[in-house]
Amino acid sequence: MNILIENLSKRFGKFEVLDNINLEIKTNSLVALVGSSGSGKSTLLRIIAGLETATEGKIWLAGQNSDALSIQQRGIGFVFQNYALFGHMTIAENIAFGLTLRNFPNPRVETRVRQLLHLIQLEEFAKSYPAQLSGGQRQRVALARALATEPKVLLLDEPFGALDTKVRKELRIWLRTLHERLGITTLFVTHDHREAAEVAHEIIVFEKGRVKQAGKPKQMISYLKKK
Ligand SMILES: Nc1ncnc2c1ncn2[C@@H]1O[C@H](COP(=O)(O)OP(=O)(O)OP(=O)(O)O)[C@@H](O)[C@H]1O
Repeated sequence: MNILIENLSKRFGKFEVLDNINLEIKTNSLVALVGSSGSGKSTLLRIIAGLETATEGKIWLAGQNSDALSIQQRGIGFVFQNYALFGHMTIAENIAFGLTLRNFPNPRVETRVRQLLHLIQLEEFAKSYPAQLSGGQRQRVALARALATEPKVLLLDEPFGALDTKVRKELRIWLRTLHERLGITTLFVTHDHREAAEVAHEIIVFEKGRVKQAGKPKQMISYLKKK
């Protein structure tokens, strides 16, 4: 799904968090949002997901004005840095959560959960609980849970932020491979320039609520090195 962001601004009181953002996120692309803390990256993701409303401007999702779409109708999967899994539910139940909520028939839920467990290579953990998994494994489950309802867009807000360097590196390769397989339009926020350059097709740099730079990783390397 293609995302078009048009003259988008967001103010909290007098504070301008996003200032006239214009962006196009192409279908099937994998785009990284980087920028200092407080530059508005998470707010933009939350507005796209429908968790927050813009003060001005529009977002078009596959050509449809997002104002007319509920959170469910947007077809968006979301993963946060600390998107805690439900501790009292097994891994399979966590993945099934969105499907059960939408009253999907049981056999369909079971098939989908099996496919997703295979995709994240955690089949043997179906009946385990989140506390029995490592941080990296838990984030893979969070991603599977976001993918369960077959979203057309994935929004990842610092998905690997809480993990150590080695696990982060493994997961970023995994994310890139997963994206090549599934081709879902993906926007992910990261503080880590190297991570952005390694994973994304395009990098967008935010500064004080504005788009400071945007381009392919190769074009951005010298700019990011100066940061
Ligand atoms: N609900 C809110 N009410 C008031 N101010 C808010 C609200 N949400 C965010 N802000 C402010 O908006 C600014 C941008 O926040 P945002 O989380 O979008 O930045 P960010 O670039 O994602 O930062 P980080 O990388 O630290 O997560 C911050 O100064 C934050 O305090």
